Amino acid sequence: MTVVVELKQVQQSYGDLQVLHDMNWQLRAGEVLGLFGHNGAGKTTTVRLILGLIQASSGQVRVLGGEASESRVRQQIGFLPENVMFYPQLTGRETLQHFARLKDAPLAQVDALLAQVGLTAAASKRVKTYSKGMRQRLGLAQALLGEPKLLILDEPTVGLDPIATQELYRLIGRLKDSGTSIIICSHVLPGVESYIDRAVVLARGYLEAEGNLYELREQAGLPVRIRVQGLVGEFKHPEVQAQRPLSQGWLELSVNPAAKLSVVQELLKLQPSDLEVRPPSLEDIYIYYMEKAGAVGIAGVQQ
Ligand SMILES: Nc1ncnc2c1ncn2[C@@H]1O[C@H](COP(=O)(O)OP(=O)(O)OP(=O)(O)O)[C@@H](O)[C@H]1O
Repeated sequence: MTVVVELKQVQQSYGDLQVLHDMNWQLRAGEVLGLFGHNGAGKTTTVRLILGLIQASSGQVRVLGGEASESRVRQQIGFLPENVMFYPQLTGRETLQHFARLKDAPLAQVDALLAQVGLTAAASKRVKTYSKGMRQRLGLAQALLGEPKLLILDEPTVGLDPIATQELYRLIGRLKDSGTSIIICSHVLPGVESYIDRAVVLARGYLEAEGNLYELREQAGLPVRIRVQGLVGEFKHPEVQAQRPLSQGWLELSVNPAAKLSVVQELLKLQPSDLEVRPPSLEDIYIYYMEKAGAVGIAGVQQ
């Protein structure tokens, strides 16, 4: 499988402060990778290295088969910054035409991109009249100018309502299907969970964990939560690590993942009126790794 981004033994310092240590990970072609970590973990620094805006203090950052700083490489990267800024007086179409000129991308792409992000009807309206969701979609269209092979999205859904968030992720899904490789930095973990193939978790400048959701769950060894309602009789099972009553007759059991099926089979014998199985979420996994790294309580990590 082709490697689109590769970090090899990357260290990064600002003056005396080392902010990235021994970074080794890859983004493969056609993948959507989530880059996660607490405030100050090193995500923006990593993105700046991949964009070729800064040079690694040591180690190698390879992007699309070249050095991140090569202009040939930079032309193939689309970037949506967290706070994308536009001229409020320009229309959506004029905005994209402006960025197309800056990027040396064909002006002919502008209307197709506006259609792709669902802004055709608003193309002639001034950006100052756009909602947050429309601005974000315009930002994505800007990032897609020049048909980039690699797309980097920094907090693409901040401030978006749940439907706008879903629309944005569906669009990202379509880009992935068309072969674009994507890195998403986000603190909004429940939203991004179903749209990423793999995650890279940073804490205090170190790579704390890397893998798909199944691998991360397995490595973390977190319990599965089984919720049952209306059990007839008391339930006991050696693989239940903890249990707590919830409202309306529900009971929540924390269970060793390997014993999940056997616990469910035993529960069914007590004729529950309802049952839910909840594997550890990306947020559970994230918190586990932050705790493991001793990063809980430092900026941005909730206790
Ligand atoms: N230009 C700079 N000069 C000095 N220190 C910097 C500079 N940029 C970032 N840092 C420091 O590097 C560390 C990593 O910062 P970075 O912005 O990469 O984190 P982040 O994970 O993107 O955080 P956030 O989620 O808050 O955006 C922090 O300690 C930060 O203070």
